Amino acid sequence: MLLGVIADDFTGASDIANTLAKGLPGQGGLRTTQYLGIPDRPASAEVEAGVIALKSRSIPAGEAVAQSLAALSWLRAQGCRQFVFKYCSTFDSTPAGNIGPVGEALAQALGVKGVIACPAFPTVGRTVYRGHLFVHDRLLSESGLENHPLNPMTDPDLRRWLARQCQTPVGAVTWPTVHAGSDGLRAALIEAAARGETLVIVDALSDDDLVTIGRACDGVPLLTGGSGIALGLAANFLRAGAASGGGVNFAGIDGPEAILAGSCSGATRGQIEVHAASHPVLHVGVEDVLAGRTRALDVVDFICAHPSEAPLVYSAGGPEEVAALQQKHGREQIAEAIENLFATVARTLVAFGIRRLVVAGGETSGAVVSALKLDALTIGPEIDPGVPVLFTATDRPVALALKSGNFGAPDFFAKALRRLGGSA
Ligand SMILES: Nc1ncnc2c1ncn2[C@@H]1O[C@H](COP(=O)(O)OP(=O)(O)OP(=O)(O)O)[C@@H](O)[C@H]1O
Ligand SMILES: O=C(O)[C@@H](O)C(=O)CO
Repeated sequence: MLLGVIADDFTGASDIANTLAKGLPGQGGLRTTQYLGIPDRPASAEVEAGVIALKSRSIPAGEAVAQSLAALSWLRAQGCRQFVFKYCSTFDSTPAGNIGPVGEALAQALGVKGVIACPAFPTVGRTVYRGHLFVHDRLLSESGLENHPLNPMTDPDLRRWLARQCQTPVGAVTWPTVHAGSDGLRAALIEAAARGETLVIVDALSDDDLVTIGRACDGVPLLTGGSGIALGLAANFLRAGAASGGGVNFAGIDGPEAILAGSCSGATRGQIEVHAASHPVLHVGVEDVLAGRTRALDVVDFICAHPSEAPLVYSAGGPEEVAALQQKHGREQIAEAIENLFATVARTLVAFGIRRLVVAGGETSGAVVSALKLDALTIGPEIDPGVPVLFTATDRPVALALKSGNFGAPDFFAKALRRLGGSA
């Protein structure tokens, strides 16, 4: 294994796995596997990039650090030469962590400073300029992310936000330096390291900037960021002759299907609305779940009544409703109840023969995929930017799409099921 990624959630892991498997246009990517948690056995020899999906974005910082260091050890033992800490392109975190604590701990373990921190993903509208994160043409804090149910993003200044999470100074490299090319960027990172800055927010506005970052980081032990920072990394290994550039064959998986959406993002709610216009949908109410009035078997019954009609189950409410429910019942209590519901539903559905499963929301995907006890998934073709087909190569294969809350076109759900079935 050449490159090891530690991702703080499951959809984020498939996002960066997609980037690495795809590589740059016309060049090919790395043979990539996504591991669901830290594997308890060595990787198979053909894997070039291994992405460990943790569910460490919203847990206490100390636990996130411990899990990330354990993931680093496993990846080191597989021979990786370079490591990426993947977090959300909207920098999802609270003032208590976990991006700063995990980034600093990994840097310390690898003995490095002047480490890139860049969540930019221009294809889906995330850019960083003068240390500020934009989502399309809005600042992060006015993009809807300020209403996130677990980590409201109320400050777009990443230097300030990250500094609240860090023990050591946070640096910044602005766009003119990035735009001037990889040599200048590399020099700026070396200077940041000399000043004792562990994590350095780096501006990026376009894929060209991300390719420059990739080139500047050829041979660098650690990068941190969204999937965009991986854009130029496969090319470094291909140029050096260390990687094959081989693709993956995916013929599609047939069988009953289901869609589970625990994400409350604006994009997911729009996709639910589009889907509901022509498919069966079931809304599960938070208070019904908490009171035991809606149980996993009720949801399973609904899906089993529509096995080939792309049935969708969702829990989302609008921002005011989510805030009121959280005020009344507690953010964690709701998240746990809804995640447990979806996890039990998914486990039961797969036991009953569901073969194609689309999940919306990083935390929700983590809960679902952990319940399915799949240890590794191969990365197939891209469905929409940041969301690939994932599949198991067992005798009862399952194909999955794990959609980050904010990703995907309005018709994502129906399209994803088609792609999991092997159609265009
Ligand atoms: N109606 C609701 N009210 C409050 N919380 C909810 C509701 N529905 C779901 N949740 C919880 O909100 C959280 C949504 O997080 P999740 O990561 O799944 O989606 P997301 O944040 O939109 O996606 P991503 O992390 O990929 O951007 C989950 O913990 C989920 O259980
Ligand atoms: O970077 C992103 O936006 C996604 O991969 C993600 O991490 C959302 O959970």
